[in-house]
Amino acid sequence: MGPIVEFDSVGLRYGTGAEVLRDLDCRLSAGGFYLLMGPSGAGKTSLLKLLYLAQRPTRGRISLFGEDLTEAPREAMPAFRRRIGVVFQDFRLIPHLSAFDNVALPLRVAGRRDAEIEGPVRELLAWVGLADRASARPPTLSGGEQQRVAIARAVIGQPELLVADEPTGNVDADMAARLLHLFQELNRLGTTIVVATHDVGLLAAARGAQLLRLEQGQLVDRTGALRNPPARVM
Ligand SMILES: Nc1ncnc2c1ncn2[C@@H]1O[C@H](COP(=O)(O)OP(=O)(O)OP(=O)(O)O)[C@@H](O)[C@H]1O
Repeated sequence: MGPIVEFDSVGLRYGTGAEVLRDLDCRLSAGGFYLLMGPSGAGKTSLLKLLYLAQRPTRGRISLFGEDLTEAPREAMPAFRRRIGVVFQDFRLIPHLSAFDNVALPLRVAGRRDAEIEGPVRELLAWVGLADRASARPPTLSGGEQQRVAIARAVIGQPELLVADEPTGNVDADMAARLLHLFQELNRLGTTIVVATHDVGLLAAARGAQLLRLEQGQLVDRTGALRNPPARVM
């Protein structure tokens, strides 16, 4: 399959600061599973923000779904965003909505009827171990529970691209394995997945995933394992 994301000499700076991302050239294949790794501060969240369109690059060119974003008008952005599921590092759940309603939101926005929403939302909440917390509001949930609601909300609409920032940062190893399985199932159904993580357990378990390594704002290839598109994780 062709690329779903193309970065061409991409750079990003915040305000007048130094570039936090530099000379990014990479191509992510549609249907791929990518793990983005690198030390704290390397720029992983910033790279993900470019992918889910929360930031525009200050330099270079990004194409998404085969369309050059530098050419795309601002009005086109919401339509792009609807094709992307995002698990934010800080979850960003809607505090006054129940876990059920947070997860249901993308389906409601897509115009699905209540009868089509109930089953999938309950099933997904059960999968992430929250069947009995469906009516709880986010402020009453633990960090790990909120993270699982955020993941369920990001995957429920089967987006074309799923971008997840440290999605297993607040859960134990068993739950991390379960969440990885959920991402792999989604990937099997055709969603391209990009997960930023420090979790080496995830790296070991995500066989067939491809590794993107960021250091000090650049994609590096110290081991020679990274290619464009990057090599598979052994
Ligand atoms: N909104 C912002 N304004 C200014 N600088 C920022 C902003 N967001 C991030 N940075 C800077 O950009 C650099 C990369 O940060 P980023 O959050 O992308 O790294 P990261 O690899 O995701 O780190 P971590 O693993 O700790 O989450 C850091 O030096 C950070 O201070």
